[in-house]
Amino acid sequence: MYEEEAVISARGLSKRYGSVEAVADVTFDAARGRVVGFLGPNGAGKTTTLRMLLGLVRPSSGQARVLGSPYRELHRPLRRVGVSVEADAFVGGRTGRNHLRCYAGLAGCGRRRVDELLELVDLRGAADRAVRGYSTGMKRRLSVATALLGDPDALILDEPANGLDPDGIIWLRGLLRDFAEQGRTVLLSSHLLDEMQKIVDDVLLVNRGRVLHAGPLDRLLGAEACLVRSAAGRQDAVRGVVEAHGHDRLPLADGRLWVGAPPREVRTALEAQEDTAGPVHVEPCTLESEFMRLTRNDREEVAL
Ligand SMILES: Nc1ncnc2c1ncn2[C@@H]1O[C@H](COP(=O)(O)OP(=O)(O)OP(=O)(O)O)[C@@H](O)[C@H]1O
Repeated sequence: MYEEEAVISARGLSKRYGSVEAVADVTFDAARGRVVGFLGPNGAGKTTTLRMLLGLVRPSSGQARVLGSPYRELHRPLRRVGVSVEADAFVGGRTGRNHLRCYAGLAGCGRRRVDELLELVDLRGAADRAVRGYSTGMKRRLSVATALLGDPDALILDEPANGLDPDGIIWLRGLLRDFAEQGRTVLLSSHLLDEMQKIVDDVLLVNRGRVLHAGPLDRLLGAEACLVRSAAGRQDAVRGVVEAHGHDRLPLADGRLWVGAPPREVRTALEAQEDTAGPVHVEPCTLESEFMRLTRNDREEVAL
């Protein structure tokens, strides 16, 4: 991430609720033209951080800036930053179209823009129904449409993919990629790691309020490491071979072994010991495996 191009940034951002350190010293930049995935286990501090970025929660210390200013100081904020943080919070009796028209007034745009967005998020057919009758996925689409109303330079979205069906997820991926390719910026939180691996350029990974990784996805996945899947009952033997080669290692919850060495090297070592280790499948690391490894490492003192 490039500080000089930062569109959304935090410096030493912290929030304490009594004895709970919800967010602790979070520093990152989301640059122009990037999709940044904000990831972390439940209770890691993502929503609190997003709320501080939007001026909805006062930080205990540190600073949050959007397009160079605190969010609350932005002139016509809906035209600068599109926001979806409480995607289910609608006035239930209002229709989708009327909901967008209300926000269009605030964003300073007209009815034509509302129609354009209803089309874009595929809600034209349901536009005149009350939002209380919308499915979860339809509410997400309406929330994304609301965020896009002012044609903003940046989007801040809290779990926008939740409740979307597979077609909806593919649609969201295309929409966010196009948005970033126009030189704009997206910061989105999600627990859908496979999907995030397809969408994001950068990863901000937090656990217990602290940053574990802030930077390109490529850098997170490009480390000299791999995953080893072995036959049932052979895990200890595989671990023994890896240990004998002096590589860092960590068992993941799904039975695979993370190994801190290049795949080819690990495959050669294990194939040479096939009598003991059995057949193995050596795979590249994924966002999910790095998430499991880094958050587990952070949670427990695991001896590598
Ligand atoms: N208003 C509050 N009062 C007290 N504690 C809070 C408050 N808001 C958040 N917390 C605590 O701060 C921590 C971080 O919560 P937060 O909602 O930011 O996590 P999250 O990463 O968004 O989690 P999830 O993935 O479950 O949505 C949690 O321990 C939570 O209980």
